[in-house]
Amino acid sequence: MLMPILQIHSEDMPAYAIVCGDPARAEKISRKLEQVRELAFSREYRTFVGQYEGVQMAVVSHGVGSPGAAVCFEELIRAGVTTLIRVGTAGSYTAEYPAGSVIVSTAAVRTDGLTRQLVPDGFPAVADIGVTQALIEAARGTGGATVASDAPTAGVTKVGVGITVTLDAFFTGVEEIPHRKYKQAGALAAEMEIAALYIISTLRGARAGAIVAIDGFADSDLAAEYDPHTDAVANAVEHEINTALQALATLARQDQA
Ligand SMILES: O=P(O)(O)O[C@H]1O[C@H](CO)[C@@H](O)[C@H]1O
Ligand SMILES: O=c1cc[nH]c(=O)[nH]1
Repeated sequence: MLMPILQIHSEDMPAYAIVCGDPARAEKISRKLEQVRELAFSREYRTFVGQYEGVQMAVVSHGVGSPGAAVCFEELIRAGVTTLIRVGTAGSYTAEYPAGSVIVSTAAVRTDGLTRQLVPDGFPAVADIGVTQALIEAARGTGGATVASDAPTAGVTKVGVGITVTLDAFFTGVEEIPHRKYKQAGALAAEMEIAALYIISTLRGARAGAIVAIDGFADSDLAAEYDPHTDAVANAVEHEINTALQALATLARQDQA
């Protein structure tokens, strides 16, 4: 069956998928796969399939923002994907995790508009516990610091685990973006799609997790300070890609056992 927006056929889709915002990041991840094929590049959605450690998986870009990403998650699940890991970037809420760190998201605050049109307000956006465990173990085993309080070292990615916030707005308007209260409540970072991924996966019976590379501080003036193109961020993105690939391969092996 052809998925009308992603322009992929369900017959070509494996059960495991990595999703990310940037089509260029999807291409970068695909270069780590064997027997890789590009299936489609439709709108912002670029889809590759290939093998990692013998496990057939897809890598798909979902663009920026929850409504567009939701279309991607829905069509992937309809096409037969049952396990999804988002490999994203996010702004940090804490000096403990500066640019160059990675954070595994256990749950997402729903400050987006999309999920309000899918489920009632109090319904939680939570990661799958098995996917999260696989991500944490892979993140700490592939070069990451082993405890969250470790001081960052050049070339070593610091690994945090906790709640992330999903926003719709990236640049500030005249309204205050609610960073302060979520930061005060203990959220670690802000990005733009994880709540949609968790809610849609829960609704459709798929399992999902997410890891983000920190590219600065979310509550700084992003119009002036946002720079996701530093060596520290590139190092963290490389780390989270390897982490997600490893986690999916582990999950696939567990599923087969
Ligand atoms: O790097 P990606 O995966 O796109 O994630 C983050 O970066 C984008 C904002 O620049 C948003 O999509 C946000 O969630
Ligand atoms: O949504 C995002 C993504 C990266 N960095 C941020 O500060 N916010």
